[in-house]
Formats: sequence, C-alpha cells, structure tokens
Amino acid sequence: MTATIEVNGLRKRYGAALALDGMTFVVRPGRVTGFVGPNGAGKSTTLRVITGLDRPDAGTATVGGRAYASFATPMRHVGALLDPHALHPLRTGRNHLMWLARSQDLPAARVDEVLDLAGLTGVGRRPAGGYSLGMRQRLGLAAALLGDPPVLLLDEPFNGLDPAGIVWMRDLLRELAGQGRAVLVSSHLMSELQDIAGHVIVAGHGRVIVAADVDDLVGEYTSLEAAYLSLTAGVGGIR
Ligand SMILES: Nc1ncnc2c1ncn2[C@@H]1O[C@H](COP(=O)(O)OP(=O)(O)OP(=O)(O)O)[C@@H](O)[C@H]1O
Repeated sequence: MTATIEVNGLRKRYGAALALDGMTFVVRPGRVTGFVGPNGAGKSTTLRVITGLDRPDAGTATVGGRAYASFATPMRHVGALLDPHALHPLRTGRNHLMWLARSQDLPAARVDEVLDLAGLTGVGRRPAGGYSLGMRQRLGLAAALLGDPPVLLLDEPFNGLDPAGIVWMRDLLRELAGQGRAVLVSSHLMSELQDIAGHVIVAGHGRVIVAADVDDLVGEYTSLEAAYLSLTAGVGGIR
C-alpha cells in the first residue's frame, strides 16, 4: 500500500496573486517530507490542488498516478488535514467521523479506532464546535486516518497542540511514515521537521527553491532552520 505524490508544473492565479508558478515535486513513500516556505509561498494552494479543492490553471497533481477526483472513495487513498475548522459545530466529534466513514464505505468500528488513536475517546460525544484548536487538529488527523490511506497531506498539523500533543504528533507521523506511507507535512516549525522529516521541499513564489534530504541540508548549514533562512533570504512570500 504505497503511493507517490507527483506535482508537475502547477500554475494558479487568484486575481493579481500568482499563487503557483510552476510548482513541481515528488513525494516518495516511507518518509516524512516537509513542505516549507514563507507565508504566501503557495503551500496550502498546492495541497488544495492535490485534493481537487482548487483547479490549477496549468499542470497536474496525481497520487499513485491518478487524479484525486478519480477515486470513488478518496479517503482510502489520501488522508488530508487541511483545515481543522472544517466541521459542523453541532455535530459531535464521533458523528463527524461517522458521516465521513459512511461516505467511504468504512465500518463504524473504524471510527472508534481512530478516535482512540487521536486521544479523543473521552470527548467524542461532545459537539465539535466546542473543541479547542488542538482538539480540532486531533479530530482532523483522526479523519485523515479513517481510510487507512497510503498518502497523508497535513497542513500545519502542529498548530494549537500542547507540548504533549506535539510529542504525540511527532511520534505518530514518524510511525506512519515508517509503515511505508508518503507523509507530506507543511509547517513553519523547522526544529520539528528536522526531527521527523527525511526530505524537505522549500517553496517560494509558487515554485520549488530546493528539494533535498534533511541530513544533507543539516550537514551543509548545521540546522534545517539555518538552511531555510539562507535558502529563502530575499524570497519575499507575500505579494
Ligand atoms: N482563495 C484565494 N483567493 C485569493 N488569493 C488566494 C487564495 N488562496 C490563496 N491565495 C493567494 O495565493 C498565494 C499563496 O497562498 P497559500 O495560502 O497557498 O500560501 P502558503 O504558502 O500556504 O502560506 P502560509 O504559510 O501563510 O500558510 C497568496 O498570495 C495568497 O494570498
């Protein structure tokens, strides 16, 4: 159950903003790949294009050689945590997962498994609208894992987690990659990524500046943060 993400020549303009300008990279299975870059570099837009939430003006994005929209039960192929607030506030956390599971032909027992994995069993019957940001991130990760997908796309998954939650997320992402999944993590937390990522894609102005193994960057610049700051110096993100 492995799959590769291939992003090729994506271009996307929103009015005056050129969000993607030839974004091209490959995310391989079996490791965490960090996706970094200044605010406005095009990371979230890329993740939205991969999951069919946004249509590119040019270029392609595939998972295991297929477009996301071609999957009948996409959550079995790609798990995505893009917006932790994307939930109905009156639905309980468990019911949020339940309708997602039904839509993907997944058994109810899987809902309880991922609730437990996310540490939410105790609050699963409370309305998700009352969840804190950290709890919403956990619920979003539970949703991403529902279909046991070979590919995970996570946009800033550490945001809002408490210190124990950060350790939990770090260990889980390592474990998921160790199981052979392709795990793409967008984040501004260089120290976290240095710990868990094998590879990193540095984006700026809607395209890739550098894609390299973390060990190589740390060897050359002493830390991922130093590498990032050097590689993105002068690359203003916000235009
Ligand atoms: N729906 C939209 N409408 C208009 N402009 C948009 C939209 N989505 C993204 N943009 C613009 O596209 C550019 C890339 O934004 P994107 O959110 O992809 O960047 P990012 O790298 O994820 O940034 P951050 O690190 O701040 O999350 C920005 O200039 C942003 O303002």
